[in-house]
Amino acid sequence: MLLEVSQIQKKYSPASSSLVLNNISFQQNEGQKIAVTGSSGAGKTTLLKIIAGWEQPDSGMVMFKGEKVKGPEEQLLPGHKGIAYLSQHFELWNNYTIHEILHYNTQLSDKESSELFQICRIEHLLKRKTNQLSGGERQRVALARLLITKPQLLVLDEPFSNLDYEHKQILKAILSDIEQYEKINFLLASHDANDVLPWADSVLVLQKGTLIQQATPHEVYYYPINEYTAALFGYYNVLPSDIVPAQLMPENRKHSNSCIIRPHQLQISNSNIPTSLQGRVKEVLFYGNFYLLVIETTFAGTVLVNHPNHHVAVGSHVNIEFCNF
Ligand SMILES: Nc1ncnc2c1ncn2[C@@H]1O[C@H](COP(=O)(O)OP(=O)(O)OP(=O)(O)O)[C@@H](O)[C@H]1O
Repeated sequence: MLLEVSQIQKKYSPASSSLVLNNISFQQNEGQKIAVTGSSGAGKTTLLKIIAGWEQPDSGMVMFKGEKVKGPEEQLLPGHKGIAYLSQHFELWNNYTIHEILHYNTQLSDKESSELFQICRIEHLLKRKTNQLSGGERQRVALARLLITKPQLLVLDEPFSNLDYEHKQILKAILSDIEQYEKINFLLASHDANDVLPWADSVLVLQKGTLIQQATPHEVYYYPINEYTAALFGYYNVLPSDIVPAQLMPENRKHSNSCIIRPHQLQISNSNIPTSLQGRVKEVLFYGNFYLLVIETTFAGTVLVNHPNHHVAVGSHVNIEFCNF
């Protein structure tokens, strides 16, 4: 077992009645990529900081490779040598060159360093000073700075949140290279479905400090535990269970009255034969590779349906059917 998080509780203000983290427990196996997601203020950063030893939990324990991760109140220098934490608000020393920053206290040989700098796409930046870098470059240097300590677990807090598309793709390629060459384990917090779903082996969903679902990306996307989780991963509909085909119902919620269905699981019927779901098209919204139809239905309120083209007129009456899966 790489990481074992047991019954973590945290509140920042002793007077406050609400917990920032409420009894969080989960485990991470060697090689498993875990993403922590949740809306703003759900407790992602606090959880990551506690795991990395940068924040003190009120109770509970973090074990890393069988050893307790001590909080800042239990040791002089915060952090754990096997765990590297890249904060959203990382800092780089001012007035030093990148070369100086990355060679201070390094545990790497020259060959290893040069490989790492290549992986992090920063070889061309070594002579510059920290104030001569873009945001994306600063982040890659901060990442390399963590990796020279040879951590076994890299904890990344919203690493993509301030990057444009191009720099996001660069960082994703870097993380994939690091995973292959350095054999590092990852724990990542993000509120963006596009960062979480294609990347993670397991997704932890936090809602107001409580871990409400831990499952594969496929499960959290298609079988979210509640509407909050559904909304984290994109548009959704809540439909009465009696009109939803059995194969689309989550196994453990067969008796529930409603079911979450994604817009691409529905389509407009080509035939005039009435289906169990009918309505009037209210809006046709362009999303690049598809159109989103907003349809006012008779029985299920507003229903969203993906459509490949705009050949559906606003105001027209349509029959909605479930796609074949
Ligand atoms: N140092 C602190 N002192 C007091 N309250 C704090 C502190 N840090 C965080 N909080 C509060 O704890 C809660 C959880 O914050 P946290 O930063 O862990 O959430 P988050 O899910 O990472 O949010 P975001 O996605 O916006 O970064 C929030 O209500 C926040 O206001």
